[in-house]
Amino acid sequence: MMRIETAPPDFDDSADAQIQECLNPAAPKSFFLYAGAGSGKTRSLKNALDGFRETHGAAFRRLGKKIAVITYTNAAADEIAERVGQDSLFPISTIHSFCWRHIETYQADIQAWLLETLPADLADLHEKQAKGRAGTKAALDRERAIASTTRRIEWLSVPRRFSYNPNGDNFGQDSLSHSEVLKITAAFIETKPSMQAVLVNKYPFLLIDESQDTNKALLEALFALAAANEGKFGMGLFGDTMQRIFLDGHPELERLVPDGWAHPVKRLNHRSPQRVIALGNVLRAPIDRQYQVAREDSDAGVVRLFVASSATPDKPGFEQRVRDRMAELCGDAAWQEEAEVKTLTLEHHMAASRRGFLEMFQALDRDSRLSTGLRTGDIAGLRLFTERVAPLVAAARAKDAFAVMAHLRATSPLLKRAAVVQTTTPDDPLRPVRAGVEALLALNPESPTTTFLAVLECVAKYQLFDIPASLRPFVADDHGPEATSADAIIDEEKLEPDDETVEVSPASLEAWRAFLETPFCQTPPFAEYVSDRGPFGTHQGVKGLEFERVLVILDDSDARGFLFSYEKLFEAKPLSDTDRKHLADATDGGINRTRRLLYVTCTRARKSLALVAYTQDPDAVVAAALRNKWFCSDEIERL
Ligand SMILES: Nc1ncnc2c1ncn2[C@@H]1O[C@H](COP(=O)(O)OP(=O)(O)OP(=O)(O)O)[C@@H](O)[C@H]1O
Repeated sequence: MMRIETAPPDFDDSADAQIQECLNPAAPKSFFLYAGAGSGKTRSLKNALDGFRETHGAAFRRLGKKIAVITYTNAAADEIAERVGQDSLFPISTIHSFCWRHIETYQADIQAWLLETLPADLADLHEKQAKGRAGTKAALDRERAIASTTRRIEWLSVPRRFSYNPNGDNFGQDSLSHSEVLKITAAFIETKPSMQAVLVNKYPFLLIDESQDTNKALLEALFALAAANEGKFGMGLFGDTMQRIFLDGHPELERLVPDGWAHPVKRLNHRSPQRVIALGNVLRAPIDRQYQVAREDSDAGVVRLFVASSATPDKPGFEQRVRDRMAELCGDAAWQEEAEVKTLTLEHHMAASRRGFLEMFQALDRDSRLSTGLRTGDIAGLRLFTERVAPLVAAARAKDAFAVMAHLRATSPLLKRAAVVQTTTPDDPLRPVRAGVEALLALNPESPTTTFLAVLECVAKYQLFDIPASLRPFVADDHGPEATSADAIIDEEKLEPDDETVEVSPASLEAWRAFLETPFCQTPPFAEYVSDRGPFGTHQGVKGLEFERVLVILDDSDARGFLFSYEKLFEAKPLSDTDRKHLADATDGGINRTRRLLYVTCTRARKSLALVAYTQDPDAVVAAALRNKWFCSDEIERL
């Protein structure tokens, strides 16, 4: 068993004291708390706010000043609010809603920004169109994107007002996309003294949780703001670059943090038993050599690696045997209960393959810019099917007329336009609705031969739902007023990483085109997966969480993704030249991404941890696990 240092529970208490010193209104100082899994970063954030309220709260309230607390997801914001308690002194928001709140009053400047940016996007599309082969589907898609962007620029020729919903779909020509809101905010923070003054005066402190996933352009703008306002404004970053999951985050966050910032250190892991902490340490060693220590009152813990052939015929059966074996090894009968064990599939393709939505998933996963939205289900183009069409089909199939109408009333422009419809069909105002629903059912949406495209065309033809911008290039212009109006292309999926991306990228058009040719019947299992209602967890879903027993499944044969590869991490498959280059340059490649995912999932375990590696070369996996000192020989089993 690998040895690990232990320390008393108060080992890191000085970090909280250091943060408290930084949060001094008389001399604000920026800090970066960069610490590993389970070290109590969220707890330190709570302690910092509690301590501040006690010492400076009353004075701050009198002056109308606040500490802004920003995080990545609504779930994380809710989690912090629950831990800290609601307090107007500490407004807690997601990064997107924070940004929108601060730019929404700059309507004319937003328009000017778009008018500067869109022509460059358009030029990029034209260039790609000129280089690409004529007559292909991609060329057709680009042509439509060019038309939409041109229309959007024309639409901007008179003063306009813009809207944005941080939590939902941003349909319509006046709405901004998620990525636009972040980019505009970064640009305004950099260039607008009024925006800088508002931020600094209102929030002398800005705390960012999960800062490893914060959009890099925005972080850079905030770093510049902090540098220009030293002594008046302090930023506090909480995070762990080893747990960076969204490709939007800054890959070199630590290097970017200015030297003058405080660097409180937390090395004690309060969550996991010693063996799990030791595994986390060896996994992250090649990245940053941060070694955690265990609490002196912690358990030794149990970790096992089960190695099996990727050709294993009954994988669920194999995993049940693994759980039974873990129950025996840990003396913990709860391992035998599926519900008592958190199974983390890590790689979504694996879940996709097991749950029956692989084709649609793989199609969209071609474009890395869609990957985050795809994994959270948070792309307007997908939500059209998961949240609008699929529930309608389910209610109509169940002959639940009430549910059909309630759903359409809440979501369909057909019913919003009921008054108009009434004048054209006074005898039966609901006739168009019925016709649309009947047409949808007539497509036989449960059949594996019914494509998303067929469903989309039906939705557009009967105007059942608004068509999101990303899908508009695929429906003919005569499909209803939404499509014929001078709508802007505003892609939701540009929540995704690449800042240089034009709003309508050819790659995303190709991905959507491929997606539309896959079966619509894959929607329900996909929707269940992304909503985390299924038995499998996703790595994004579990970040920040902890579970007693964790079962991590590594399986590239199901995964088939190019973003991650366990076979390569476990040296069962040779590295490509690109992999080698990334490793040599210490840049972000598939191997390190895989390593980070493995780190995030393994470090969720509070008691015991099992990994199941399905591989083409079991001997190589075992040899690599031993050589890298991830496991010792009595921790590896081949059932
Ligand atoms: N000082 C402490 N004393 C006792 N328990 C603690 C302490 N700090 C943290 N914990 C516990 O350790 C666990 C991990 O804490 P927390 O979630 O704050 O860590 P984190 O650094 O945000 O984790 P991660 O980065 O892995 O999401 C929680 O169960 C928390 O209650």
